[in-house]
Amino acid sequence: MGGDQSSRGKCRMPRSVVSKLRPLECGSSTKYHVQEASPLSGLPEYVKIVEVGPRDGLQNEKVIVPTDIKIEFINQLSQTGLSVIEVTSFVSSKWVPQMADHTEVMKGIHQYPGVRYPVLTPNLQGFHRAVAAGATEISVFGAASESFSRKNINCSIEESMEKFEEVVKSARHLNIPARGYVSCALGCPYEGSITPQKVTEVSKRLYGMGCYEISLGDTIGVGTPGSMRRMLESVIKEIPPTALAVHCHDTYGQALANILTALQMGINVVDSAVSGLGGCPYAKGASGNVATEDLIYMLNGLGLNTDVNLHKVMEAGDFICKAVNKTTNSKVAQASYNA
Ligand SMILES: CC(C)(COP(=O)([O-])OP(=O)([O-])OC[C@H]1O[C@@H](n2cnc3c(N)ncnc32)[C@H](O)[C@@H]1OP(=O)([O-])[O-])[C@@H](O)C(=O)NCCC(=O)NCCSC(=O)C[C@@](C)(O)CC(=O)[O-]
Repeated sequence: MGGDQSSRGKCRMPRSVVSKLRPLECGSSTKYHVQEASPLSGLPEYVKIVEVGPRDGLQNEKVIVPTDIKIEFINQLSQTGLSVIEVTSFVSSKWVPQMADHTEVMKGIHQYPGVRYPVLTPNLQGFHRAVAAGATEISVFGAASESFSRKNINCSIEESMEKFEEVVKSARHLNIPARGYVSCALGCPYEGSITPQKVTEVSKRLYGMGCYEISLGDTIGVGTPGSMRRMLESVIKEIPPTALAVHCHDTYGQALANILTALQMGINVVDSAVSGLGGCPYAKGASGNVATEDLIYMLNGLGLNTDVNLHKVMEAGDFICKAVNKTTNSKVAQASYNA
């Protein structure tokens, strides 16, 4: 694991905040909750959090965030105990201007031992640029919706799979692990409902071509525990839950409930973004990702291990919110700082 090992599990926030938060991170019994063996069945002991704040969180920001701020943000996140931080996208700067500094960000960050720094690569051009910049893990990103695929990456699902085959094959030659995203797993901004069968079909293609993990994205945050369960029941018939992740946006306030449903179904990898930043440029109206702080708070309350220090994540969230002049979307951060 990377980062400041010595500070794991210790509270390093300002005193006023620590005194209010200490029980959440360090204590056992509090007036808020008691950390004990979970009364819920089927939960994993450990949950891996994939922090997507620097990429998904920032990609939709209208004002270009200075590169040195992005680098400092990622370096702070690297010292929280997070083991995976998605740092940028090697996409067209005409399409997503905020990610135009991908090479500078990739080269500028301090890569802490034990922390992985995946980047998005939609095609071979992006892949080669990512490798040249020092990326050692990549993600391809497809969709279960034909319309979303065309809007997002300018090609059909079938065409995208052909491009991803090339990328994943090239990655394999270089021993670079590839992850696969499936957007619109619980609904599409253009087509509405998406069938679990379609999500399963696309996931199976990505898994079959060699993606080690498939992240199922509720891109516009319309899912509920019911639709999450139905979708996962279908996907799990083809892909083991240990190779799946969920990526929930919180537009309708269902993200944590959806994640809990996924955990109960054997999934133990969850994507989230500090401060609930985020949104997709091609999914108008979609709100940010589930906030990493809120996710950790829930997992801590369930007695599940993440190895991530909530206080340090909150510090990183505070840093980026101030830098982009935003109020945090994390309920935990709001409650803690306002208390
Ligand atoms: C995919 C492309 C590049 C296709 O873009 P295109 O225009 O179809 O590509 P093209 O092959 O026809 O090339 C056109 C121009 O793009 C350039 N180009 C071509 N490829 C690249 C590249 N990799 N990097 C930089 N430049 C590139 C290429 O060099 C050329 O430049 P020109 O000759 O006109 O100057 C474009 O559609 C694009 O960049 N889309 C952006 C997609 C994106 O980043 N979306 C947001 C991330 S997905 C997401 O947020 C969802 C997720 C993952 O979080 C999960 C969830 O929530 O569901």
